[in-house]
Amino acid sequence: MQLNGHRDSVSPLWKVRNVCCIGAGYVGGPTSAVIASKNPSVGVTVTDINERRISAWKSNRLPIFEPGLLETVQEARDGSASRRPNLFFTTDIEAAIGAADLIFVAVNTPTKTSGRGVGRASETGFLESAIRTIAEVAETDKIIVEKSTVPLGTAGLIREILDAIGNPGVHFEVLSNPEFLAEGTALKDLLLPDRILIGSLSSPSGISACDTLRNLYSTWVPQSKIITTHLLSSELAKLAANAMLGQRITNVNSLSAICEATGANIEEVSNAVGLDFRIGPKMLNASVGFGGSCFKKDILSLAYIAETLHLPEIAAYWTSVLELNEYQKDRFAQRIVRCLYSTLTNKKIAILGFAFKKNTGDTRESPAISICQALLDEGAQITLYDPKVPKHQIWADLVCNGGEGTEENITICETAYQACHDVNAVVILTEWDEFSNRQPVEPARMDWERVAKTMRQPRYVFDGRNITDAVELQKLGLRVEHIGKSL
Ligand SMILES: NC(=O)c1ccc[n+]([C@@H]2O[C@H](COP(=O)([O-])OP(=O)(O)OC[C@H]3O[C@@H](n4cnc5c(N)ncnc54)[C@H](O)[C@@H]3O)[C@@H](O)[C@H]2O)c1
Ligand SMILES: O=c1ccn([C@@H]2O[C@H](COP(=O)(O)OP(=O)(O)O[C@H]3O[C@H](CO)[C@@H](O)[C@H](O)[C@H]3O)[C@@H](O)[C@H]2O)c(=O)[nH]1
Repeated sequence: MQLNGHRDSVSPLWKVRNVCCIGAGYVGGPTSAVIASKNPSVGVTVTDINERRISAWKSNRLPIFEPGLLETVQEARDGSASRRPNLFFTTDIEAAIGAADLIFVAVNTPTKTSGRGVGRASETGFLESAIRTIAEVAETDKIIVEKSTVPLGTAGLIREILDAIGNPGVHFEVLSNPEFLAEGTALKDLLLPDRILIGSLSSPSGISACDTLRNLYSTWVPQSKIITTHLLSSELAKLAANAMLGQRITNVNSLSAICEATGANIEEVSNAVGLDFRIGPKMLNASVGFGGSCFKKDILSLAYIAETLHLPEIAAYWTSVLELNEYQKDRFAQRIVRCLYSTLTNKKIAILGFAFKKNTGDTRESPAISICQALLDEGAQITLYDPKVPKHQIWADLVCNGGEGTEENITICETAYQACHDVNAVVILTEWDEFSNRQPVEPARMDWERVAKTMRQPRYVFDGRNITDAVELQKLGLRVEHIGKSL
């Protein structure tokens, strides 16, 4: 099989009039919106078992925050004088499947919470349930596209399920087409992808299905960026990309500890290292540790796969990346306690940022969760502000799920100023532009002088994202601790 470029189809291409996407989450929603916006003659129906999510997608208060998403959804969903609406949202999964020629499956694949591989393997139950529904409902031929991130070999299992319970008169083709978008930049990543990866069987009908999907992307992605591989390579490449990105951040974070112990500066080190063309400058920012729904889950999954293949050394190698990430979060929390004279009892601490990164309201695996828990555990009073995370989510993460938080020790604030009022320390946990004093753009910038005036001694700023200029903050009488720098 050719690894890149166009392979000649030996079977005719499928006619795609209707596309369905099962799963209306962070991947299914934005991906479907972009496909619909770039293919006005194709109907795209997004479906989900979660009624609240679907009704939010139909409104102008979308269920997720992503810069530029509302405009893209509105363009395709609501139509205009020059285009008919072609993006639809529904909970009628069976009807959406029945009408579709091509079906993306973008359901969640979280880490298993019980059974074999608990805490490590990815849960494919939601995916299997979606596939079973397709098998039961489909009366016409379908291309099924695995969009979710899955364990190696899942496409083969999907084919087995379809063979076992699907209508024998219906032909199914299964493709792997992993998604590489990052939250906060999802629209940009979808519109200008580094690559589109399509894995297929090398049979004539597999190649024909692959080319059919390629055509859907070709309306806006250059051919040179659409690469085709074997199904297994595609599934593994997705896990590998996330594992290597997480490992890269961990490399830098491990060096940040050496910097703090010696006086070297992690920004200078990252910059010098990243200028090597072979290494490159991206994903080299030291931080409180990586978060998000993907890196940890996918590295756990990769390590578990290695273990099941009797490769314990490989499993241990990837697991160590996660251990170091936990260490980085704990190291930061302990540094706060140490600087505040080894006790947080009766101390007030402002937390700026709760999302796992800027430009998203998502808190899945956010480092802020475990760092806040560690501070609460030491007796701190926390005042917390994030511009996009809903209050109920913070509550769920810190209080409801067996955490240390209570209504007495956590206050969720409407502004950064409210959160920072009368506190001993400010802790930056998400790199929102408004917390930076380096931002040249006025409206986004927080007035740190105003904050400094209302703080209590010892007036510490713990910047877990290195977004502040320490010299400027020190001029305001603040003591500053950055990641990977000893000032
Ligand atoms: N979040 C990201 O940035 C990102 C990026 C690339 C890949 N991925 C992968 O994409 C997949 C989806 O991730 P997400 O963040 O969009 O998840 P999500 O939890 O936001 O959305 C998944 C949706 O699928 C729905 N669902 C589950 N089972 C269903 C079923 N049987 N029928 C209909 N709907 C069903 C859920 O109700 C949910 O709304 C995961 O495998 C993830 O690893 C995520
Ligand atoms: O230099 C960096 C870059 C990121 N991070 C942190 O790493 C985490 C993940 O960030 P990022 O990768 O930007 O966001 P995700 O939305 O988790 O996207 C990752 O996970 C997705 C889900 O699989 C993939 O599709 C994307 O390609 C991959 O980047 C966040 O906590 C960031 O703050 C750092 O600490 N330092």
